[in-house]
Amino acid sequence: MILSSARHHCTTWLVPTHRVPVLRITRRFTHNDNRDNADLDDLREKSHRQRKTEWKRRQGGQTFLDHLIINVRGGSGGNGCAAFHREKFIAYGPPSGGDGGRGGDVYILPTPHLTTLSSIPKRIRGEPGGHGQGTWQNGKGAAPTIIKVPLGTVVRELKRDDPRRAKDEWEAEEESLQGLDPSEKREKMRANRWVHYPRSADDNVERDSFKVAEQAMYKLERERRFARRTRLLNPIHLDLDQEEKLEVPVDAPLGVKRLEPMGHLVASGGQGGVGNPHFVSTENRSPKFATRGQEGERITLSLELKLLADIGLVGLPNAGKSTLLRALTGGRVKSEVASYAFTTLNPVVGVVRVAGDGSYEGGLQQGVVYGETAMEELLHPDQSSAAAATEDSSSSPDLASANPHTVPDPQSRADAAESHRPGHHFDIIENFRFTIADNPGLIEHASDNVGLGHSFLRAMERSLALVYVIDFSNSAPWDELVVLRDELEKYQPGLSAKARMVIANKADLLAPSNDAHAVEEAKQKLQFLQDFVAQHMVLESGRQLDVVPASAKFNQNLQKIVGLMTDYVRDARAAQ
Ligand SMILES: Nc1nc2c(ncn2[C@@H]2O[C@H](COP(=O)(O)OP(=O)(O)OP(=O)(O)O)[C@@H](O)[C@H]2O)c(=O)[nH]1
Ligand SMILES: [Mg+2]
Repeated sequence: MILSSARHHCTTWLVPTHRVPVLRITRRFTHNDNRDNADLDDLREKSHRQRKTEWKRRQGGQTFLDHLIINVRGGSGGNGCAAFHREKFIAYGPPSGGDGGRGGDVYILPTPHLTTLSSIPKRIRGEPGGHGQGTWQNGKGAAPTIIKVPLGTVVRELKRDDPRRAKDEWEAEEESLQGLDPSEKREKMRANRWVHYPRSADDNVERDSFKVAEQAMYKLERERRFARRTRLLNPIHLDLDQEEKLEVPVDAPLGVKRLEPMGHLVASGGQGGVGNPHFVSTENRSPKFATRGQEGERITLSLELKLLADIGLVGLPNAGKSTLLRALTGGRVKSEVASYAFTTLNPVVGVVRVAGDGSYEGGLQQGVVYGETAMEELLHPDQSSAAAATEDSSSSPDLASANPHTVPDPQSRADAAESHRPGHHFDIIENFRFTIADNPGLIEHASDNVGLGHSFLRAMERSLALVYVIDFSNSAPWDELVVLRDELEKYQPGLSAKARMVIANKADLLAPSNDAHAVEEAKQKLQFLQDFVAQHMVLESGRQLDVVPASAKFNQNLQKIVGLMTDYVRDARAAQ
């Protein structure tokens, strides 16, 4: 901090009070301390994450970086040049000032290599064109600037009445002229538009030919301004969910270069100024003035990233959405799992890979338990964060008895599990894949920015299907469904019509296989849930939601879920 002040030639080294480094006073633990070191680390990690969660909740979910406002300016054109040709034996050569180059245009291009908007600068300026020079040398046109944004970004130009919009080029000039008297204004505007041959400025402005040229320039400017205003009636609105490819035609001659796609033009660069030869007339054979380059267009764009996941998981905090995502993807996705609310702060997308026989990648390893991530990292620091504890499968509760939907494991799946050790290449047997998004928890009144708000649902708008995840071990899990449906509707009327399935998660907690009474109770609870869904959650189209009990943690009955999800995605893709 002090160094940076010094770099800015600050004579007194002042350190802003809010930047004074805070010394962390941590309690030292001795060997006598009865706490285990591992527990301690766990505690520290948890408290750090919980502080982060609290901070995020205080922001009302406003920090989720899927929305960005950027100011874009096209590059300004290069100035024209006022010069006269000089040559041996030609004392007074003709006007020879070159024109300025065109300012660089700014394009926006979707790319699959980006997943976040965070790398995009908030102010983007196109490159300026080169100035014209003597001996008829024109300035160089500037190269275009390409803003790369992730696939799935929606670009909107902010309207004129939007307070977040930056001033356009004319408004900026008007502001700079405020408070000046008319003659000062005229002079400043002239200085912004004209280049004069040395020591001839005063003489130029008196000449009729200059006055005519100035009138013509203001007329053109008014036309440009009118055209710009008319364009604002149709502000830019781009939905960039397709990658752009410029295919070279098959019959193109050899040596034709493969052109890179540029994307969509959002702000054009200014025209270059013109050199003094353009002002030659019968009255004035040696004009001593040229024009400056025009400024590039200035616009304010709002970028909004909609994640393109085929399936979106919607549930209250702690329902087990993140655990489910990890289980379905075989632990490849690093979505945080912990036992407190709002563990997941931003949507996380994972890919579910399905083989020809319906088995999925996460289901190949038997007896895997997807516990809490911080604990797993402590227990298996050498493994990746996707590490999952493997337990004896007989100790994990068996859902089959309580579950009418259980699909018996096909023999082929067991074979696949044997023939493909962890770390195998699923690619050999994969024949279908879809993406699934784990969302932060949604709670009642999320629409009033309670909890993490519901701005993250923007990412779900274009999912092919939504899936409710509820904690089946709660006393009245059906109430959760009503809350979730209402919040979806409050966010966007009609969004809940995308729901296809209810996953009654944590079913393992109610039906330990050795307790017949508990199994019977679980069956009744499941029946009640199914009846409730059939009566109260019917969609307008008359479609019923599927209800599937499962245990994400113990990887049980997920085969059925993957099968149904595959059907939804296949149907929806076919209907598109
Ligand atoms: N017994 C049991 N526990 C589960 C199951 N699924 C998740 N859990 C536990 O429930 C707690 C919450 O799980 P998460 O996956 O973080 O829940 P979440 O819905 O992502 O929660 P938020 O991110 O806070 O919205 C963790 O302690 C999990 O270990 C399950 O099927 N059975
Ligand atoms: Mg989560």
